[in-house]
Amino acid sequence: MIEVYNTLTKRKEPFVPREPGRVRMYVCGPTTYNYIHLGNARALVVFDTIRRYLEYRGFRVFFVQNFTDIDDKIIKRAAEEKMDPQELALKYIEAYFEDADQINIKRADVHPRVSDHLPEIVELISILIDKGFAYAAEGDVYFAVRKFPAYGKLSGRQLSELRAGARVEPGENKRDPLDFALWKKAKPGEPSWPSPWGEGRPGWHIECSAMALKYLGPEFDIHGGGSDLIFPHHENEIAQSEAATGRPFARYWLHNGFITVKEEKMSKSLGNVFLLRKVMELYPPPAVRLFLLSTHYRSPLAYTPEYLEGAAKALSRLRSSWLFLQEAQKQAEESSGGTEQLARLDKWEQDFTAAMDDDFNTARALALFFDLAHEINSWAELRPLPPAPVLRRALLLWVSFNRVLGLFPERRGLPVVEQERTMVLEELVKLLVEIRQEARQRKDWATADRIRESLKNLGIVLEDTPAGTRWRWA
Ligand SMILES: Nc1ncnc2c1ncn2[C@@H]1O[C@H](COP(=O)(O)OP(=O)(O)OP(=O)(O)O)[C@@H](O)[C@H]1O
Ligand SMILES: [Zn+2]
Repeated sequence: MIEVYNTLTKRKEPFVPREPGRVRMYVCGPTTYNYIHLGNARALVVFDTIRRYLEYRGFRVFFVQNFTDIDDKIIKRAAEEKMDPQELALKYIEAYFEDADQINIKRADVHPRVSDHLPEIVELISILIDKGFAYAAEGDVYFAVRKFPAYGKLSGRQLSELRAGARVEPGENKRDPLDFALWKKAKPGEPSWPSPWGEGRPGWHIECSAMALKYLGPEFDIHGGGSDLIFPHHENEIAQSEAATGRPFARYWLHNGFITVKEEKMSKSLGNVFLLRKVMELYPPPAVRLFLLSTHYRSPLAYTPEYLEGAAKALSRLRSSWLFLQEAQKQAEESSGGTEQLARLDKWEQDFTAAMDDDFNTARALALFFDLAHEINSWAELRPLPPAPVLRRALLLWVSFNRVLGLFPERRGLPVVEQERTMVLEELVKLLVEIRQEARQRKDWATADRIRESLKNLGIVLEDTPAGTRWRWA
């Protein structure tokens, strides 16, 4: 039985999805005005791993993760860069997929974008107005927090406490300082969309409610995000969605802890961010993933280059165990026996499952994966090798542990463990340089030039020197 810590009830609970065998989940995706940083990557890797584990446990998971491509931060950044906001958002959506693919994040079943869901958002706001939970005021629309008595149930905040800290900013037309915007009247020069309340754009919270309701229905299983989203974002999502549908929104609310730098949250506003793509230039993606899963997802995790160095080295233990298993398969005898070893491997799987069942304890699961690799590596010295059934069972375990934790990507159901991708790339360039060299010796200038031109288009420059041809990135 899987147990999850639910922010809504503030305790660990048995995980029981609404529909047996199926899980529907929504995770708040990035606001696309920059490349993702290591903090954003933690949220991605954590929920990707949770999804993978649910699949491993036999659930059919329907996973929705949005892109917030309409937002104040995007508009501001686009103005700074003299770009169209939608173009800027598109650029970072593409960059998101490049980064996420590198770190082996599975694609969501749907990646809805706010800009494609204006009709749904406008409709949801209209429902809230009709039901008396929201009001229009001079082109803005606000949610009337007082009308939703359960407000504060997720974050555990009291209205009185919130009221003390709230104020109405100049230009806002709220009736109560606690109210929050569902629709914001257009400002000159900013992108806007038509609505019954005039030109404007949606607030961030209503965007997620509309997309979650559209793809997952009024009640679904898991809603996730970083713990900075508990208040106000998720509190507001609950208020909007439950006010509109009259039904309980998500059952389980899961929140990951922060990546920290010098004990502060890694965040763009603090200027202490390390971009995921930069970190992946220094360390192989499986090492970055290993780092992000090394601590329980709810605890803070400090970014230290030393840890990543260590993770990159530790991977060699996993690699060698995989390479050994593959080789050993070919030589193994189809003998029977190994009952004791098989029983030990069964126990390994049970321990792994118990660790992940316990609120997705990836730290323990990783330790078990490394122990397994250690055990397998010790077989390399054994003669005779363990019997074939034991090797097969070990290989299957290796594949499923890796599939859950997502360290090494898979091709045709098997992990790609050979070499670093950058090494493969370098070897390929070297090969092309050699072929070009041979072509030149044959005076086949057409082939030689074609290789040079093609590489140049890929950003790789060849330099012919007396000592041979060298290559470098342009
Ligand atoms: N330092 C962090 N550690 C863990 N998760 C984080 C961190 N920073 C952001 N997240 C999570 O990343 C996801 C994407 O969020 P979003 O794109 O809104 O980031 P952001 O809030 O703009 O980042 P920043 O805080 O740097 O401005 C959210 O689930 C958010 O909670
Ligand atoms: Zn959201």
